[in-house]
Amino acid sequence: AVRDVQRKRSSRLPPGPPGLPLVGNALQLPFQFLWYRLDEWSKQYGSMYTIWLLGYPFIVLNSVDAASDVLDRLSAVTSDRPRFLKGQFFGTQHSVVSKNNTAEWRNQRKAIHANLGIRNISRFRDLQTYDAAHLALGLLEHPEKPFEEHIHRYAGSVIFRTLYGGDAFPHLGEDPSKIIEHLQKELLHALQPQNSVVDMLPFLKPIIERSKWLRRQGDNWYEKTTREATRLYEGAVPREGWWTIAHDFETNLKKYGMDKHGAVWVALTLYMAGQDTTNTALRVFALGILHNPDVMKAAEAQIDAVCGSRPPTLEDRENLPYIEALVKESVRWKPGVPMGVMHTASEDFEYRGYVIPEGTNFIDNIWGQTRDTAVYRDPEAFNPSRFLDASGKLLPEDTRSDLLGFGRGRRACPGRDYALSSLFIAISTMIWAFRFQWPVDANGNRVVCGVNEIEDHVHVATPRPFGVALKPRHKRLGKHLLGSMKESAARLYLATPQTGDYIRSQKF
Ligand code: HEM
Repeated sequence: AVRDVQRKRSSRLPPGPPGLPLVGNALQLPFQFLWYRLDEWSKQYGSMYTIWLLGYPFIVLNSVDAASDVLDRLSAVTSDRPRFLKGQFFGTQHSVVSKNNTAEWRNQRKAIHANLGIRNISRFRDLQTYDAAHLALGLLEHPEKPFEEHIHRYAGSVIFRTLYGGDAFPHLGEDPSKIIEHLQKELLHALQPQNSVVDMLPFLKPIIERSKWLRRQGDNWYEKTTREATRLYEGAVPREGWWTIAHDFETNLKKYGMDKHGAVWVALTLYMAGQDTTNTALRVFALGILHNPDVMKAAEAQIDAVCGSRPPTLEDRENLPYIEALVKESVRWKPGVPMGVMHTASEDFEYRGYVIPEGTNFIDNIWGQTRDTAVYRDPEAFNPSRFLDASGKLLPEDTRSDLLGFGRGRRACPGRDYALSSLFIAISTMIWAFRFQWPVDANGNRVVCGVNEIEDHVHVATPRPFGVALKPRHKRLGKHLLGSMKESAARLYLATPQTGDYIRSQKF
């Protein structure tokens, strides 16, 4: 306690809410929806303030300026990750998300970039277009299945096939992405601070390390997960001629400076990081247009003018700026990862007269930043036009604020451009295919989900499941969608002739 008081007194960190000796602010943090509390505190303590947890400082970055300065501009010294002890018992140090800014991490980022960088994602275009038409076909043919299940399958299928190959996830039956999602939820649940005694009371580490039964939970998870990830990786490489990411990693292990275990874990991490986030952004999109019919109509009008009676493709992207803006707004309005992923200082540095010591953690409060009125007028409104000029063209990208939902600096999401194209093609295809409406109950009343009905899924915040009534906007819609799937499959086939068997095995 004495050391704690001394540390705080001698600190030249930005001030923040007063806490108690030893525990600091720990008891003031809610178990859920922490991002709202952090945003509220910023009204009192400013856009950059410190909270203390058991003697450790966490700087909250709540405005676009502060986050951009600290995490983008000073990225060379703010790109490590915190070391959560319980996470290490679970083997999270094997994941690219948890590694510090080391040569190993940089190699893994290069390998990801070689596949998912903006110039390298074009090889997945036809796969994404195919899956988007497949999603719309599922929505048409299986209206009895909840909307959120359809988009969940799409988000899983598209990233799964990009990584490991295989057929599009079927509309019915068990959702194949549930296994990994289940493992991920188990991990996130175990690592919540309130479930992690060792992170709340780090002096327990030596006892816990020696206590086999306490470690067993982590070891079991790590073994189960590595087994499943290896099965997927090995299953992908020799079987499919399709140039999956797993195939690319395996072929280029040496070039990327990775070993097989590293590649297995990078692929798994891409799956875990990409599935639920894409799924959430699609839910946010649907919630946004259902509450804003004017936005839906503007989107329909642009798609109809450009595509007419054929489904959109990714080649249409530059002619559909309103849809591009709609995607950006879906990532901004209710950010799926509301507090980003924590960064940590790798050395001491000074900023705005404060002295920030090595080891300080930063909470990138994306939620607060997307409500920064210095940047976003009327931030609670779902308004894609904020990204357009008066003539409807996309404004030049403001790199500090346009896509801040994907994090910042050297750690910024490496799946960003791939995610944006998965979102673009799914959103444009659904808008082309259907008029979105609220369902009505037996009394003829609309069954509405409120804009603030968000659930806290530990790292991801998502609107609660809600019903959507979809009205087809084209005659013979199913035939058009099947046609689009056939075209994309044929293009995939031409682009990668060695994949003949795989493509021929696709069912239309
Ligand atoms: C709408 C979709 C997505 C959102 C909102 C999102 C958001 C984020 C955020 C906030 C971070 C933390 C960045 C930071 O530390 O500053 C992150 C990291 C990451 N994301 Fe995404 N992401 C999305 C989709 C994807 C996809 C599709 C992939 C892979 C295919 C992916 C892979 C990753 C990885 C590997 C990291 C860790 C990077 C590192 O620590 O070096 N994400 N993402």
